[in-house]
Amino acid sequence: MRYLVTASEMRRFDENTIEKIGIPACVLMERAALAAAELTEARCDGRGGYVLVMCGMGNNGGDGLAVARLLAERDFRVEVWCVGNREKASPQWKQQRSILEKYPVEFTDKPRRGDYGALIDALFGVGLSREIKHEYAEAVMLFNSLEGWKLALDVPSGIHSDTGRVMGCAVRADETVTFGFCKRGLVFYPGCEYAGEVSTADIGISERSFYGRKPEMYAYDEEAAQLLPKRQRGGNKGTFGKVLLIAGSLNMAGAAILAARAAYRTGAGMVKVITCAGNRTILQQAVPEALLGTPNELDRSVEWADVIAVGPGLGKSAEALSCLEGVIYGSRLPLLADADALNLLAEHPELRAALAEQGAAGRKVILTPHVGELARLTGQSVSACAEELLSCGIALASELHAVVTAKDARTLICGEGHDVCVNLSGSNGMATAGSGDVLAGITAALLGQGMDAFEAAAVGAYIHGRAGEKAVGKRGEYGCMAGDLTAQMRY
Ligand SMILES: NC(=O)C1=CN([C@@H]2O[C@H](COP(=O)(O)OP(=O)(O)OC[C@H]3O[C@@H](n4cnc5c(N)ncnc54)[C@H](OP(=O)(O)O)[C@@H]3O)[C@@H](O)[C@H]2O)[C@@H](O)CC1
Ligand SMILES: [K+]
Repeated sequence: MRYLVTASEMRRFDENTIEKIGIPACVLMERAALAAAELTEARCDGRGGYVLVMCGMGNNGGDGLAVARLLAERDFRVEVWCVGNREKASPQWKQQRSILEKYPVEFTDKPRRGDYGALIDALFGVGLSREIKHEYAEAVMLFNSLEGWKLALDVPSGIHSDTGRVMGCAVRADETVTFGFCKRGLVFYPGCEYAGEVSTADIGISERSFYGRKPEMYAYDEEAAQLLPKRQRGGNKGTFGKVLLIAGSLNMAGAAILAARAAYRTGAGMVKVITCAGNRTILQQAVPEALLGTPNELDRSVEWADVIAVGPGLGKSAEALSCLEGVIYGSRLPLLADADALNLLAEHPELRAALAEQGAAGRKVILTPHVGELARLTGQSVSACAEELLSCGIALASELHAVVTAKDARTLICGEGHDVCVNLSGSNGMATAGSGDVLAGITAALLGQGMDAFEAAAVGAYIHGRAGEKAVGKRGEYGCMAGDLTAQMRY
């Protein structure tokens, strides 16, 4: 698990480390600089090449000055380019600047070389507070135009460290070494594209600095797969979760097929698909393992199930609405609502209110909207939802007392009283029709095996992304289809 922090959280952890624990600020800066210097040396072919260090006037610039000194010690030919008004320099910057006087580095007003082995960006870090303009914007453009391997310290200058937005313009780095904890802006788009490869350096700011207030966002790495429910040795198909899937209107059988396959591939013991009669033959052929039923068997099927997933390819017909009413009013089973079930919820406030009441009373509910569905549910524009995915996801989760998997280039899992989990697995080759149906099937299967709703949503998103990465590895970004995802699932 990896924490993802905001600038203000990072400042709090910095301060706690310095003031409460007692590690001097200059020690932290020295460790940050050492990590960056070692990375630079490892990337440059031997010592002795030219290195440019672009420094601002804050502590990010201070880091840069310290890196310049350490690289000069390692026989690099270092040019230091300070941008900004010296009168505004931070105390640590001034200290580093005065130490640097004693080292053989060259100060420049404008870099001119065409053969830098490395270019280090230390203009702004987490202290960037507004759009970059004038001399700073010119510096960023010039820096970007120079040839050579580029390393950003902490955050590429110009990237908002909380959101990943470009504040006017930003440095395009090959690598970013971030200090202490990974900043949120390094995983969100477009920040992650500007950051290049990100590594997190331990500079002495640890979990000890939380003092009871840990970061509010995290991401799973490989360990998510370890959180899958243990398979009991003496279990049978009835003990591994009976998933009732209400999906697939006429001509939309594919959504039901993908979700059913994904549920089976995630360990569900049995999957029953309630779908329109016209889909029967194709479903039987495509997923012979699935049980089939029609909407008029809903009540009996609900009694049989451990979990209900409703929505993929469902449409918004009167029959679809009646199915949704049936699983809301007629059951308290864990429920996953996706696709058209979400669109119907957006249009029927009475259903939404009932679901909210059930969520407050403890029903496990997961909603899996993409930004378009989220816009319908929150009454905001699609672009506003995309910009504010985090606050929209949290607001919906609180309103419905549910877990919300807010799907976009970076999917967020939001739940009442939970920290936000960001899914970092996946590939843009997965942005293809049916991918969401696969996620619904995976998540429902995990819910059906007794997982907590938030963990089911978080682990489900991770597994889905991993399957996508493997499918893209095999088929390529263009060639990957949703059906390839279920084929690649192996747990
Ligand atoms: N605490 C520690 O000991 C440690 C800190 N560490 C390092 O410190 C970094 C944070 O340092 P920081 O807080 O000084 O902020 P930083 O990113 O240098 O920027 C502030 C400067 O930028 C300026 N400025 C802002 N926006 C601007 C704009 N658009 N256009 C123009 N100017 C703008 C702002 O000026 P002002 O707003 O006052 O006019 C101020 O001068 C952090 O990322 C990490 O690298 C590590 O060494 C670990 C230990
Ligand atoms: K930087």
